[in-house]
Amino acid sequence: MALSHPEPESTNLTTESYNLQDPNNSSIINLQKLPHLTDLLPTLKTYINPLEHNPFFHPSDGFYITPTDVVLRHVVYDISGTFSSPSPLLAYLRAGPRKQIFFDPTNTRAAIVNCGGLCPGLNTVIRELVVSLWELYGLRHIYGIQAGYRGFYSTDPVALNPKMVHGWHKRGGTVLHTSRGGFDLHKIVDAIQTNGFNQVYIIGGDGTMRGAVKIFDEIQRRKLIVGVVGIPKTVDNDVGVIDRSFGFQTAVEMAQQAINAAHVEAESAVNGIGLVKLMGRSTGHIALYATLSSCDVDCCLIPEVKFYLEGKGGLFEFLEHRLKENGHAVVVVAEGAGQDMIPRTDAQKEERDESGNLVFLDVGSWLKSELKKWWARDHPNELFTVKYIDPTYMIRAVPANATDNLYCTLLAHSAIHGIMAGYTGFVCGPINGNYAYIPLEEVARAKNEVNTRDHKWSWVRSVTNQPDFEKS
Ligand SMILES: Nc1ncnc2c1ncn2[C@@H]1O[C@H](COP(=O)(O)OP(=O)(O)O)[C@@H](O)[C@H]1O
Ligand SMILES: O=P(O)(O)OC[C@H]1O[C@](O)(COP(=O)(O)O)[C@@H](O)[C@@H]1O
Ligand SMILES: [Mg+2]
Repeated sequence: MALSHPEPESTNLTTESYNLQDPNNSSIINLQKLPHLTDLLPTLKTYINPLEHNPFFHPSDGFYITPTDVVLRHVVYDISGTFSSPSPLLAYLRAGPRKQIFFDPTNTRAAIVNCGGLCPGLNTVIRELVVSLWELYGLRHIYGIQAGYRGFYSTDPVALNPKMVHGWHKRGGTVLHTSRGGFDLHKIVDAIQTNGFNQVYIIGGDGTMRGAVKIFDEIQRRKLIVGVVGIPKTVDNDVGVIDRSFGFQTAVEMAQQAINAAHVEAESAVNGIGLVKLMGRSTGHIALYATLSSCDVDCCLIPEVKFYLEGKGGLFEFLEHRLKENGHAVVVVAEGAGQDMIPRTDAQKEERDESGNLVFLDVGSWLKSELKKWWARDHPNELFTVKYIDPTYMIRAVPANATDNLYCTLLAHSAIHGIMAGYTGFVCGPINGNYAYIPLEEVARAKNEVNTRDHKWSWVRSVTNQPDFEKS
């Protein structure tokens, strides 16, 4: 199916409608439009993409991405017409190099910042941004902003070049340092102006993206010709729209070591329970995927599913059966699960980190103590052991695995190509396996929670056979 000429502007200002030339000519695609630097300056000078003359690239037909190359948001449809499919079809611009660019590399100054919690792959993204800006587009003014948003106004930017970032992709953490809080909009945009940055690469999670929207809006308000791109990072995988965030797969892999150890400890005890707490502030993706890939987990507790301890259908009843049946059990709990059940003082109820995120109490320690109390009360004369493993920082303070490293590299390339092409206020990321450009605001609003009505959650329950915790 080829795309026909655009229809008149849709009433929704952020999308542009296209008719698909199918036999009925009835399907409509709504393309999510992106802000572009020419919105502010229609006469902005253009340049031929330097890849055109790069000896390693031989741009052939289809090499450059055009404004009508799109990625569809959804790929699964019921074509019987029995159930309503999303209509019109939502599409995003496909990521990749454009023939025309809007930056003169000699006058371009790029800033790279990362914010929020650590995540495997941060250094890979930074390294690849530096190397590719330098090698592919010929930039010579590339700067790292240290320790998150506050670094824009509290420390000097660090000049980066390919030699300096050599080997960073093999290192966990972030060489640029990161932090939470310190978001001072005016100071940040003042610093962008003072340093003459005209490209800003912002790597971070949901909080960072909300900040990036404000930075982008302020840049627009000041009519600055500055491209802003968000590169989604979070080990929790809670960023919406995109398939997954980088570092997530590495974290799931690392979690296996903790689950295996918990399993061995539990199996080797009489009535042994191995309890593992995994990251996941408000979403249980790591716990879910780690459970599915392990096959040794008896119960997976996530923030999206409320659970309870006592009575029919509760956790204790389930574990009692499991211990009788197998002599041991493994429980995986996401850090954000069960928070409403943990007793806390008024001060603890209000406690937030520097970014405004609620500070959680340790659900693992609490659960361990509740399990022990329960067993001592109901089975005072029987042996019982709970071994609690908290691998929290171990699963994210590691270098990215090969899959995540490749993913980070492609993200960096996508971000650079998009910004060079004049797009701004966008995020790059894979949608159904294809890299796309998504409006920053949409990503900042969207949240990727575990869909407990999806097959994946049913699969977890069928693997663990755990209760659904629906009180009858
Ligand atoms: N609503 C917001 N507006 C502006 N800045 C924000 C907002 N939420 C978070 N931030 C800033 O974004 C940065 C990272 O946020 P945080 O929640 O710690 O991590 P993450 O981006 O990984 O979710 C911090 O500097 C924080 O101050
Ligand atoms: O690094 P901190 O401040 O201890 O915070 C821990 C939190 O960071 C995370 O690892 C990642 O969260 P962000 O992606 O929002 O930074 C969460 O899983 C966890 O709750
Ligand atoms: Mg976050």
